[in-house]
Amino acid sequence: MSAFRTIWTTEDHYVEVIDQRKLPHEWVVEKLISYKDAERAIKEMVVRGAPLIGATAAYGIYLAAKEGADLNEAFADLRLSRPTAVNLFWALDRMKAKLAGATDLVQTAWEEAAQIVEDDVETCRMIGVHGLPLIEAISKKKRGETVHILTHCNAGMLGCIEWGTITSPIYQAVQKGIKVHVWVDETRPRLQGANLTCYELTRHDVPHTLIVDNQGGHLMQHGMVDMCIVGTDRTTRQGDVANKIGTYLKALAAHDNHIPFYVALPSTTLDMTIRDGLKEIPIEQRNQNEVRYVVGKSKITGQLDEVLICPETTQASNYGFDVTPARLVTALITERGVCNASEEGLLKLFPEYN
Ligand SMILES: CSC[C@H]1O[C@H](OP(=O)(O)O)[C@H](O)[C@@H]1O
Repeated sequence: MSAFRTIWTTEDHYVEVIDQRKLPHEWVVEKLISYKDAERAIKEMVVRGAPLIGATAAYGIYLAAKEGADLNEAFADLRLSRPTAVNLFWALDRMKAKLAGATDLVQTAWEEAAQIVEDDVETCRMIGVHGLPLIEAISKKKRGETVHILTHCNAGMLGCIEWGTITSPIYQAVQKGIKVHVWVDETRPRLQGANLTCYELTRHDVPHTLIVDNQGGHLMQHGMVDMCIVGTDRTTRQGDVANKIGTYLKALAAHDNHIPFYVALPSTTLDMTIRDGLKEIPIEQRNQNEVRYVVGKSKITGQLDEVLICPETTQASNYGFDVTPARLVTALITERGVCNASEEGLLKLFPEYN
């Protein structure tokens, strides 16, 4: 589907990723040689997005095996790289299970990490297959007029491997000739919407408009949004959804304006061990300077730069995620189909969690 992937292996059997901190202005590839490189890439958001974090951690375990590092230490360090996206822990648990009893740790880790990547590609493609009818239905209702979709942060291919989660139904709608337009929340403070979603929608020729995070409610009040689709970093057994900070506010506005609010959810982002997302999902707090400074391309030098947007002495709070309660979620779009944001809805599609 896409001209590029977000993580790949090299001829000398190492791993390369795109430094997403530099997009959309610079295409910088970072080579991961050691598991500490993978850990740092996750921590510093060289790579980000729940599924890609999981894939990077999986290859981090491969790199640990390749370099002869202490695997227990590597698992422990990678588990601490970021707390909210459950894919990280899912991927590490999958690698640990696969390596248990393996004779050739390096080869086994290499193959399992590669399989995690391929599985995500197919999972995201299927999210598109199941999400497409939702867009189609609105298009038909609008007699072919443009379907306006609002999204928050980046849950596109750059948060995954190819298709992306929220972008998969959008890309498949465009491929089918359905007219769509995407309102892209810039998504302060790291601007994943402005930097990443706009970048990939541009590359895929998807009409879109960048908006400040606070504009979404106004657009919804004035009938300019037909549906919202967002990603998730962790969804609980009862359908509570952790996603980038600000998602909850969009869900409130959508609910108030009777606009469908969908969550694109790969099952690798399910945490069926917890119910109450507000009480049980760990919310990452990141460095306050991500709020105090903005990174962008200087009009003067044309180089990437960061500028202070508040007084030197002003402190900032920087919660990375919030939790949208299931009651505000219209439905979950998964690789096995669309279901209600509830335990009953999830168990219909994923009975193995009974
Ligand atoms: C399919 S990506 C899911 C999720 O990850 C993003 O967070 P971050 O950029 O901090 O890793 C965002 O919450 C996306 O919706």
